[in-house]
Amino acid sequence: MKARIYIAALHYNENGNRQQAVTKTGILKWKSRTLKQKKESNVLSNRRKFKQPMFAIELQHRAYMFLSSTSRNTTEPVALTGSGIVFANGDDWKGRRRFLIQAMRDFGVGRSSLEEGIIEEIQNVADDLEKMKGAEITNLNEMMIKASCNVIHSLIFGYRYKHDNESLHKLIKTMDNIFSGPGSLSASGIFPVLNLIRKDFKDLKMRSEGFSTLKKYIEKHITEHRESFDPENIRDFIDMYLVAEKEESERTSVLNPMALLTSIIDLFAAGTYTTATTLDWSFLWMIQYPDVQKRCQEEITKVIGLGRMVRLSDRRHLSYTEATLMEIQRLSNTAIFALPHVAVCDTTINGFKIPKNTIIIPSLISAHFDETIWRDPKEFNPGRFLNQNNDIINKEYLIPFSLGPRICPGESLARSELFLIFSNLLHRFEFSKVDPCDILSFDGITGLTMTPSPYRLKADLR
Ligand code: HEM
Repeated sequence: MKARIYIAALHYNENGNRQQAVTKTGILKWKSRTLKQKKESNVLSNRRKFKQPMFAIELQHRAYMFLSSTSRNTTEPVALTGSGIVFANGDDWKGRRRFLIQAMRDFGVGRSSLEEGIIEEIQNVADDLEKMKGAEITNLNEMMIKASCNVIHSLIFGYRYKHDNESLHKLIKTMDNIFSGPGSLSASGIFPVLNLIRKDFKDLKMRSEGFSTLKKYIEKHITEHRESFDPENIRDFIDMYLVAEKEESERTSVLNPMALLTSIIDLFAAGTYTTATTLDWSFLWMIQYPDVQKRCQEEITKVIGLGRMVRLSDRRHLSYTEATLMEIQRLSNTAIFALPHVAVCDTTINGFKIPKNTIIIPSLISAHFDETIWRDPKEFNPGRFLNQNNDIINKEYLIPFSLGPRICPGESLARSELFLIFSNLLHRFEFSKVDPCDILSFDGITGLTMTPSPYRLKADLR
């Protein structure tokens, strides 16, 4: 097996000082390890299941010296660094990640309550679209952010907002102020000092204020949960955390009040914009390829009929629609890069020496566009994910959620949201360009996620 991974690497010395800027931007061919290679590396041999050494144990550590400028620009996030999940390491990370996965099982994926919640969001978005009565829509992204933010909100706090609720608007505005801006591979992401040279203090102030507003909002909910906590009625992520916190406190400090606060920030940051942006891309592709949209709609109508909504249990019968979503994720690359990893010991991968403390940012997009893996990789072709019987072929090189020990723990939740929202909206609406002559751009804008350039579309009831 081989896949091409481009890496951008920074190397820090033992004292944490940057030795060189980008030392390597190369193309590596990763091959599955031979038995001989496995024997040579004690560390790797413990992790047989990870096919790509890049994502194996040596690189499961998160590099938190190398935060995106988004986080570097305020003092608060730096203080919070390592206390949640995304930037934690070692036993703290393991314990909190395990807890999150358990909480998602209890309150999320596979639970009818989660599905009902997503269906409610679809209804909200559909109402918003219907109000437009086939007129030009330029804020689809905003509608999707409200929906995905509400899903995370209800998982964590146990309730959701109506889409026209002022508190939801404020929450999203606050998150926009914090998380929008250049991503980790922008010049100011690599050299945060540039922000100071540019004297972009207005931006810094906005982010700093955004963080304290978000912190207060979350703290208020945690306090309310502590006051109304009933061990017989566990309502959501926070309640589960309070139970675990009590059990854990005698043994370890993995789950503690600061970790709860930061984990919640992590979940909003990691789970809102990623899902919303992928949905935003989805409808851009659909108006560019009306024939694909029509085929999805025909499949959905054939399987579901007209009288009900698409459910998760319909997924296995909707292979063309599922394949279309896979192709959208391959080409859209909402997360172009995984988050920064760091080598915990000297290692050599396919001849490339990676010294201890080297920061590795795996490029997911390069795997998705590799012409040695995909035929005509730039072509939009959902059929590449279907076999002759029209069944889904799960291609291991489709890695929008990354790979290995740090793989996105929200994958199942995100995939459920993507499937339900995409298929139900296609079932109900016909999406099209406002003017058939509109030329759409597929050059994304890079930031925390890669978003589509602003576009307009129409949604008519089918
Ligand atoms: C389409 C939607 C999503 C995409 C494309 C996506 C993608 C990713 C990627 C590429 C990573 C980095 C993995 C690495 O460093 O190797 C990641 C990490 C993470 N994601 Fe997601 N994600 C999505 C949705 C979600 C959702 C809904 C949640 C919340 C429940 C979530 C929570 C997280 C967390 C907590 C991490 C850090 C994991 C760790 O450090 O162990 N993500 N995601």
